[in-house]
Amino acid sequence: MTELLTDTQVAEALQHLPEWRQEGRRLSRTVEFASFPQAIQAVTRIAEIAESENHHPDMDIRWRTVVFHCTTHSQGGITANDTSLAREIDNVVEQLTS
Ligand SMILES: C[C@H](O)[C@H](O)[C@H]1CNC2=NC(N)=NC(=O)C2=N1
Repeated sequence: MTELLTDTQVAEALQHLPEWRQEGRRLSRTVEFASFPQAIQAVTRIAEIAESENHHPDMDIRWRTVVFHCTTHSQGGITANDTSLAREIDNVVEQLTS
């Protein structure tokens, strides 16, 4: 089972994830997409990745703004699975918005 990261490890990971912030027991990123369909496309792509890895972000959709939260529910906090998922979310966002 993946272990919880220490606060120091989370801080170190965040140096390589500049769009992300720590919100208590989760990593969070807010993205404003160009349109509602683009936001849904991102969510769909991320859902496919999450399914294949069996690790799922919480995704809060408000029109074209999506807030992504990564936490490991079974551990009650942030693990390496969350920093890895955050990186993959960044890749999807980058592909769709650049
Ligand atoms: C049985 C299955 O492995 C678990 O329910 C998985 C599914 N996706 C998950 N996603 C996240 N973010 N945390 C979990 O603990 C988790 N557990």
